[in-house]
Amino acid sequence: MGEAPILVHQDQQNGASNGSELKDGNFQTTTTIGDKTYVIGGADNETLSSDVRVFDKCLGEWVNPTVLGTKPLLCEGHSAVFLKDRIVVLKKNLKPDDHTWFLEVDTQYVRQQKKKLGTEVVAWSKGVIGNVEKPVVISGPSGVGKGTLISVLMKEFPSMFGFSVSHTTRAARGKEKDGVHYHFTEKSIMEREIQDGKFLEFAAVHGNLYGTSVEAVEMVSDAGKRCILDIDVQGARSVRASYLEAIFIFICPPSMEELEKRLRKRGTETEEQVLKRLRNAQAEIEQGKSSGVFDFILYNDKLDVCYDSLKKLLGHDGYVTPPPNPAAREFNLPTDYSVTELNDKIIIYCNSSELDNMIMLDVSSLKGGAPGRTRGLDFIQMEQLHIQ
Ligand SMILES: Nc1nc2c(ncn2[C@@H]2O[C@H](COP(=O)(O)OP(=O)(O)O)[C@@H](O)[C@H]2O)c(=O)[nH]1
Ligand SMILES: Nc1ncnc2c1ncn2[C@@H]1O[C@H](COP(=O)(O)OP(=O)(O)O)[C@@H](O)[C@H]1O
Repeated sequence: MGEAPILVHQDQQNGASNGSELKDGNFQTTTTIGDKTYVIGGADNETLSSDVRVFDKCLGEWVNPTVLGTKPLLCEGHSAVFLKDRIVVLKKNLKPDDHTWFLEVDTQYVRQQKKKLGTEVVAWSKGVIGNVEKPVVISGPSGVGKGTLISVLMKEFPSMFGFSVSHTTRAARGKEKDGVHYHFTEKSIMEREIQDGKFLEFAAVHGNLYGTSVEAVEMVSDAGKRCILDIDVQGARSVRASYLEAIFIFICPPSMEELEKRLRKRGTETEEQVLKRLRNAQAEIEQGKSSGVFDFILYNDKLDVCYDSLKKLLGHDGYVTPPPNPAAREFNLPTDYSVTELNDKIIIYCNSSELDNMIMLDVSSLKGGAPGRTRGLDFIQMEQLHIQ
């Protein structure tokens, strides 16, 4: 305890103005930001782990922070560069979709979590090249037709849209499959995962717990699809307040009588559950119309009319653009390189003779972030820059 991290000195030896390099035989980097030094990886294991230790100069001691978010898998070494509120970690990894990671140290999310948990907090997110279309949040009272509209949309555009599979503590209905319609889970397990920061949002609805895991949304986006979330009004409000930029649509029934008719005709709930859902519906509709959370309100009277309006909103009423090619979101890094930061750009110098060039990583348009993915990365081969 109390010993200053040795690699600060080694950075200076490397001549790195910002960031730190892998030293032979030492699989950790250090980055000093103000009074804190972040040590990523560990000297005792021969690979990059997601281990992070912080040396607090003011306290004069090492702190083990709470580490949140999507953690990187092990790799053989990495470089680290500090941007204004996060550290970019470039793994020495030949996998084209797995080399860029972000360790957030002072972003809004990290500051919120520090306040909530009362500890030092850092949060990982995986860097992804390019962007995906904004996710779509669909809310509305039980029985209004959300599930029906979503399944028609996914059937018509299977390669464009993907469903965010929520977690719930309610029992599965007859035809519902675990992992497809919901992740059916136990309350104690879900509560622990919520504590661990694995959920983007959660809410108690009709007496059960429901929630969207960060992973549920990111898996759809990683597949290059636009994510659809079917969540209640409280959940929509939480997503609105989160880092996730989405489109919010509220579905209204033509009347309460029609809503009751649909709910009863569906026949999936007991009488008691139907009455509870109808009691909650009135408040949900009022909130949906007045909360300022929703960008659009659609009335689901005639299903085909409502579906056409939904498609129009999502820009799919005419020609359908093909989904982005997943290969366009991947980029190979050389095996041997060094890095430095310059005005929102990270310059990657290739050391190997067969790749005598530089790569520029543009981080000026980052979107999202911990605890999921940081999107909007752009890698540019410097040879291309000369031509332009
Ligand atoms: N906040 C939140 N609400 C959810 C989630 N998943 C489902 N819901 C909402 O929970 C409510 C009940 O869903 P469900 O039990 O499937 O019944 P249904 O709406 O009658 O089909 C609906 O309003 C859903 O939109 C979630 O992950 N988070
Ligand atoms: N526009 C509509 N007109 C008549 N019935 C509808 C319409 N939309 C949906 N339904 C029916 O209403 C019931 C409830 O729809 P569902 O999609 O399960 O609602 P939610 O997911 O909002 O709870 C289902 O039996 C469905 O077939």
